[in-house]
Amino acid sequence: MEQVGLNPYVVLYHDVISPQESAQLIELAASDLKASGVFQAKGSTFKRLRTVKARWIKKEFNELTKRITRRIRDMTGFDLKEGEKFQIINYGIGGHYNMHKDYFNLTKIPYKEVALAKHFGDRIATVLFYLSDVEQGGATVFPMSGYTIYPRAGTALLWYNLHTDGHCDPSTLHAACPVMVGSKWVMTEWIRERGQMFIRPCLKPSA
Ligand SMILES: O=C(O)CCC(=O)C(=O)O
Ligand SMILES: [Fe+2]
Repeated sequence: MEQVGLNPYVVLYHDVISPQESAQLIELAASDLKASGVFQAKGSTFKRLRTVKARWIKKEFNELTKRITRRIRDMTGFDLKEGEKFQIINYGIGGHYNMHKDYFNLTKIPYKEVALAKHFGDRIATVLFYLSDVEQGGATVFPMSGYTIYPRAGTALLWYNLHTDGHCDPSTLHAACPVMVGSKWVMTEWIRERGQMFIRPCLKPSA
């Protein structure tokens, strides 16, 4: 495990997915990729905020996805029962994801849209697996803290989107830089708040 920084908390886990596992996940997704949007209050859009293709895959899909689910639990300590499906994402040349935060901020989204988060809470943490190297470009960047993470197949990036008191942490703002040469494959797991109350107890922010 390698610490990228503490503010926000971002760490790397090296060699957590084998080349065979990455290849299997890519193959699985490649068979059914769709242009993917971004959650916005009025639903998904296909604006140029995010120019990627993606496939959602249930954690129980097969032995491999079940094994990776167990591995995320071992790595992070989080309970994944109420988490989201995995999303496998492919960025081609120029593929990128504009600056954004992964949390919804439940105090801000309109009541009607709350269903998305009502049962499972907000996205407490994100795990991003790099399934491929990228020849040039494609870094994940956190501009407020100056972190730059270059994709390396087999590595996973973890960060907390919320403070321990449950408030959103705006310093988790991040983006995926455009791929210049090559192709980028990642798999994301957005971990929800529900089920984590004893794992990451609610604490007052440190003064
Ligand atoms: O691909 C990346 O480097 C970042 C992806 C991301 O931020 C997301 O899927 O929420
Ligand atoms: Fe993100």
